[in-house]
Amino acid sequence: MSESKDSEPSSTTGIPVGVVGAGTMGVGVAQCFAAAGHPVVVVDPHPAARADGPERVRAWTRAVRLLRGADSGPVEERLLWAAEPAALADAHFVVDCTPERVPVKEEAFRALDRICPDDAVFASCTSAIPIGHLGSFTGRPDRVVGTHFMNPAPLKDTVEVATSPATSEQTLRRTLDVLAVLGKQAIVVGDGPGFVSNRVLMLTVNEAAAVVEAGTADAATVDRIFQDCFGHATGPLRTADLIGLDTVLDTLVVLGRFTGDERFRPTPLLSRLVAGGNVGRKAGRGFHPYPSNTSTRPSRPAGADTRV
Ligand SMILES: NC(=O)c1ccc[n+]([C@@H]2O[C@H](COP(=O)([O-])OP(=O)(O)OC[C@H]3O[C@@H](n4cnc5c(N)ncnc54)[C@H](O)[C@@H]3O)[C@@H](O)[C@H]2O)c1
Repeated sequence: MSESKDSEPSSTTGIPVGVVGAGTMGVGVAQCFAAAGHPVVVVDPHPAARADGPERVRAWTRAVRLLRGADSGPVEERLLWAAEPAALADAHFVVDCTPERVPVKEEAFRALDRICPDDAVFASCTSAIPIGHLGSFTGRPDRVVGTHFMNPAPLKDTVEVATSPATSEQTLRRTLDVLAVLGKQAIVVGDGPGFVSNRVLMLTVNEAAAVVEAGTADAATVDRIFQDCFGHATGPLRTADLIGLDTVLDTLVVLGRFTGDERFRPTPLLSRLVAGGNVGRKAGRGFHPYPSNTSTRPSRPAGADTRV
């Protein structure tokens, strides 16, 4: 890792934070920062995402209070919702939660580099895009780091932190300090497509879908094997439904692109489910049905389907 010589803010507590993308992860990550006392600007160009955002943050705050007994004060008052990245001009720590599409993230990082203060750190929630690749679209690759929050971010205490060879020690230190303020512990890994978690998990999900497609077992049985035999909490296909099958599909495409490995070619069943709008829990149906968990908000606006 290279060492940056610029001066650093003396404290990470309460620094203005930006979150780019108000989807499944962005809302959860924004709630984590606001609950820890940070003023947060959340940027999403899509009006539906901004309209739903405050209620989804409230729901997470209620869930955290109920499950953990934590009272985080006026969480919603610390959040500002914006359509344009220009609103991030004062953000000193920004978390990218845009879709897992390479061109979308490249453009987002270019914009952040133009807009944010020189000392700002750019952290990406990307599931699979190498951090070095994202850093190369900025003039500050030493200040770009991976913060792969887990879903749902307000209830998951561990973050996979990925550093590229260009990420400075100071950036890593600041990132670990910020995560500590959120009450998150970090597991630090090197760079590479999918890092550790998704390089392994996505192959498992893809193979689990192939097993269903082949008729060897249905989705419930596949998950039960993982739950009852291996002690997994939910199994690979319920995990995929929680992530969002659109995001799983995008992540497989990214992994295929950056590894060149045919094993990441999405199973046709997965592609069919996404094409049919059955993208998992957020749509009320994926590999499994979620009748009481339906959402009318599409996971992603129509027309945003620019695959890598
Ligand atoms: N879903 C998961 O379980 C999970 C877990 C860990 C990491 N991730 C990663 O987090 C990132 C976000 O995933 P998600 O599941 O929240 O996706 P999502 O599709 O639910 O949300 C993406 C949001 O980004 C917005 N968006 C689109 N283009 C944008 C732009 N140019 N600028 C700002 N916002 C824009 C969309 O309107 C949408 O609200 C991805 O990189 C994904 O791989 C997802």
